[in-house]
Amino acid sequence: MSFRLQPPSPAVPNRCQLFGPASRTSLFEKMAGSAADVINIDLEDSVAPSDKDSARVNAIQAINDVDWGKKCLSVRINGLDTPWWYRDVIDILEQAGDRIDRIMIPKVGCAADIYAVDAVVTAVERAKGRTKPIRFEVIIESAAGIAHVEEIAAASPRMEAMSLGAADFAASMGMATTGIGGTQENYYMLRDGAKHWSDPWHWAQAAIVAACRTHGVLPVDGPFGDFSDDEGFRAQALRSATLGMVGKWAIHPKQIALANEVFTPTDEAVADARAILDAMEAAKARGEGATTYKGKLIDIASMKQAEVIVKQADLIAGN
Ligand SMILES: CC(=O)SCCNC(=O)CCNC(=O)[C@H](O)C(C)(C)COP(=O)(O)OP(=O)(O)OC[C@H]1O[C@@H](n2cnc3c(N)ncnc32)[C@H](O)[C@@H]1OP(=O)(O)O
Ligand SMILES: O=CC(=O)O
Ligand SMILES: [Mg+2]
Repeated sequence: MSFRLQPPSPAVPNRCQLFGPASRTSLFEKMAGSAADVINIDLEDSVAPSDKDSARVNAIQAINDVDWGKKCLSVRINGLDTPWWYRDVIDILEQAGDRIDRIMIPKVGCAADIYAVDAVVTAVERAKGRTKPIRFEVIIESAAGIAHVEEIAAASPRMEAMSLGAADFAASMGMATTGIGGTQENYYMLRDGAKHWSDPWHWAQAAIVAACRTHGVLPVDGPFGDFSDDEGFRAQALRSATLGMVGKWAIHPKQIALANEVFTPTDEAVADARAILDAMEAAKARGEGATTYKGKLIDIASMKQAEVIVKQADLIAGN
């Protein structure tokens, strides 16, 4: 047990992050009108190299002109191994107004990557007199990223969210798959001749959740490529939510409702959580630290578990 208290995660709804290429301007209004909590305008891998400059111009125009309502608005810049990223940061911060909330940094490999972007962002914010500090979200999607995940989560006070990017992660790790997230055909255990599929993303997700929770950052599950497979998406999202992640990307509008559903605690879960809190208050009044609820042990740790669910429900309800 540490004497240091775990910092709270940012109290912002983050159930679904909807992506769209900045080169496809016809999507912006649709993204703004969607039910996603977070919008990620992409300058990176969904934009062809020949379109990088025009996509950046489109993104700036969209930040300034589209009515994004109450959504969290984020732009995914290009990776630090490209010639485009510094211009992404500078042009966006010099030319886009305060409506932008976050910059998403892809393919981070170490804390110094965040430091480098932070230095540029801080300089432009000061030069331009920007009063709303940009927040950072990052993608863990490389061997180096997962190896250094904790120092990355701790790298800057701007850090707000961290996603697992299954596609680039698989490539960087040399995984034998072209699938983006979800069940992988060859990742199974065999017992009595029957296959039991396991989850190859689990360990990386758990490492991300631990790093994020240690440093008060929101852990998020990334893309699920097969947008025709609703049940596959739901199963992946349910596993992520069970592990402590707060949301998941949507790379197609079909996935938004699924993500919102999975990452919104059910009425039943909230009622149970509130009943546990009530039962524990009653136990405390009797001078007991432990009691039973529906025939099972509950104690002070159960209150903390219940509070996770109640807080998430209140956050989404806007309380
Ligand atoms: C590995 C990673 O890095 S993932 C993150 C980066 N990738 C992305 O950002 C990709 C985001 N997604 C897309 O670009 C597209 O959804 C694609 C290419 C996958 C499919 O596009 P389409 O073939 O146009 O999809 P589809 O025809 O099924 O679209 C149905 C409707 O949803 C709209 N739509 C499609 N994608 C999006 C989106 N991302 N946001 C909002 N609306 C969208 C279409 O415009 C269409 O609208 P309409 O009914 O008014 O005509
Ligand atoms: O950027 C996302 C990924 O899966 O790669
Ligand atoms: Mg990627």
